[in-house]
Amino acid sequence: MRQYGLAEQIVGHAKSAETRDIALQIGLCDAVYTTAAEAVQGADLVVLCVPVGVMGDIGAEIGPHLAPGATVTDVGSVKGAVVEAVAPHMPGGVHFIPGHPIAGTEHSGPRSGFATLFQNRWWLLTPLDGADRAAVARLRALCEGMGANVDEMDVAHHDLVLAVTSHTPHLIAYTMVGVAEHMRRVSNSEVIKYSAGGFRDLTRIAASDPVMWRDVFLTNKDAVLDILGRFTEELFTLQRAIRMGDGEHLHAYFTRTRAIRRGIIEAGQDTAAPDFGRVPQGGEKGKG
Ligand SMILES: NC(=O)c1ccc[n+]([C@@H]2O[C@H](COP(=O)([O-])OP(=O)(O)OC[C@H]3O[C@@H](n4cnc5c(N)ncnc54)[C@H](O)[C@@H]3O)[C@@H](O)[C@H]2O)c1
Ligand SMILES: O=C(O)C(=O)C[C@]1(C(=O)O)C=C[C@@H](O)C=C1
Repeated sequence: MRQYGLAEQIVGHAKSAETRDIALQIGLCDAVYTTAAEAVQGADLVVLCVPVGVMGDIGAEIGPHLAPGATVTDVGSVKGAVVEAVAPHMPGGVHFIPGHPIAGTEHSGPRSGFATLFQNRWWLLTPLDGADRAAVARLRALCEGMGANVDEMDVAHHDLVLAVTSHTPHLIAYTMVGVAEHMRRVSNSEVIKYSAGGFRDLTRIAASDPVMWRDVFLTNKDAVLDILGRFTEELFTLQRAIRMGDGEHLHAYFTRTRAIRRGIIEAGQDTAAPDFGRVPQGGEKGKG
């Protein structure tokens, strides 16, 4: 926001003193506060950026301190659970508009943000019934001001779509890296040492923050279990084709999946790659 001149003053709260100090040092915030309640006082816009499982606690803390007419949004990866936990704490006259930028890396902490993160990435807003359209338009303009493409979506639909495109793929990555870890004990580290590109990509995903992802799976349980069930069925058909030597099935399947990848690239949605190789700065793993 600072880079694009979108806010007059940016203040922050984080629960650890170390995170607050870093946020000040690197110029993310003009001021930091030890409580969320103090940080939100007089703010036009409040952005909740905590793990999904604690959004409700923060909502309860800030509710009584929000300025009339303020907009509250969040960046949580799951929307249904956030709405359920936060909306009851929002006073009348405050615009609560849940959101989710589909952009991120496996890194956490205040040093992991960078101003181009949202360029040409989707930012989904899930306004609730009766949302104030002028407030939604202001939030949309803010996201677009950081280079994002904004779409609006129903909360439940968001959670199903993200279960397919983000949550279940993360679970698969975690599982495959877990399998390799187990095999390592059998094969004297060779599995890790000789890991090829595909596995290396999975290890990047599987290095994502454990608290964030624990909360995603606990709060988007139904959609993830639905997609996981479908995944398992597909896996069994492929397993059977391999056992039966059914090359035709495998070839036809992989031809279809290749077309999906090409479709994503043609649609200009393969924009995350440039930052994947970026070297994290010191202290990046430190959590607030
Ligand atoms: N990392 C990504 O790729 C990504 C992308 C899109 C959305 N998100 C969502 O953004 C949110 C934040 O993720 P992040 O990657 O910025 O994580 P982060 O670890 O960088 O920041 C999380 C912050 O939450 C604070 N926090 C944790 N527990 C808390 C508690 N009990 N009370 C008060 N504060 C607490 C931490 O101190 C930290 O400052 C999550 O809801 C996540 O689902 C993440
Ligand atoms: O590239 C990554 O590191 C990510 O996993 C980012 C990613 C995603 O799955 O696309 C992860 C979770 C968020 O909710 C949004 C973005």
